[in-house]
Amino acid sequence: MNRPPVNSLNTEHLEQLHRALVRLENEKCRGMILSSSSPTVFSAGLDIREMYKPELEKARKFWRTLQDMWLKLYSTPYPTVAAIHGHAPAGGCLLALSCEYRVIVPNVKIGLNETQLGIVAPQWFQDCMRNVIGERQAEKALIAGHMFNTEQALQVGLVDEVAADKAACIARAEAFLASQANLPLLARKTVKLGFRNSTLSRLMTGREADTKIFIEYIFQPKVQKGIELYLQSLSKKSG
Ligand SMILES: CCCCCCCCCCCC/C=C/CC(=O)SCCNC(=O)CCNC(=O)[C@H](O)C(C)(C)COP(=O)(O)OP(=O)(O)OC[C@H]1O[C@@H](n2cnc3c(N)ncnc32)[C@H](O)[C@@H]1OP(=O)(O)O
Repeated sequence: MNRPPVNSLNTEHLEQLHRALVRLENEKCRGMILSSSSPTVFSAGLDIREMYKPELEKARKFWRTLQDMWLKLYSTPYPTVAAIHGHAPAGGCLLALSCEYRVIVPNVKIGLNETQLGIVAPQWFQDCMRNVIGERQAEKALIAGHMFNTEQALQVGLVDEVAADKAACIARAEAFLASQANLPLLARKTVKLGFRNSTLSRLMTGREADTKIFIEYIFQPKVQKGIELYLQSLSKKSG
């Protein structure tokens, strides 16, 4: 990902990611490392400006593009690793959770923090967390909107490994891909999709309903007010 300053996910960036995933699949890619050009941020999650006073059709397109990108990422036939050498809140955490393996560096925060922002992580975000860390830990983390530090993320199983720095993180991600290289492709892909099928189907069969929930939710005046205040707090911080 290379969308400075924080790889926030707007419609255009989501489309780029989706196109890249389609191309990798068409080219029979043998593995992907999802990483960031930023030295300190993996991805800041959804671009909050896409949800602030949006036009209805643009908001719908934004959400559908996010769904498209995620459905592709979660179901790739090739192995995927997230090299998390920077913070990964909310949608950034979703990207990492959607890969098959996660390597993180020290001093990083990762989690589905939506509750803390006064918004709600959609069901499929929640499902991804549950699939990785289990029901009990996911429920606790989601209710609190908890951001895990590196050590906590490793302890709870949110990530698989800690590496010292970005170079080591990429090297460990490559090692994971190498460990998968000799597995029969069809068998590997079939097992992966078997594990992920119920989560994928839940969104695929409920896409329109999910979009409707998103639209109705973000167009509420009190939610808009919350988004406005959050945007102000973010830009005050950097100003
Ligand atoms: C189960 C049933 C459910 C029913 C209801 C469901 C309904 C659906 C509801 C809606 C769902 C919404 C889902 C949302 C998921 C998301 O992903 S929301 C996004 C959450 N992201 C964050 O909270 C991260 C915010 N950012 C940060 O914490 C920090 O920026 C950082 C730690 C990532 C990086 O810090 P630092 O390096 O210090 O950079 P900053 O100075 O903070 O930021 C630089 C610059 O970027 C802007 N920015 C940061 N994050 C975002 C973002 N996410 N979107 C847009 N812009 C962002 C920030 O304002 C600064 O801009 P300026 O320089 O001031 O212009």
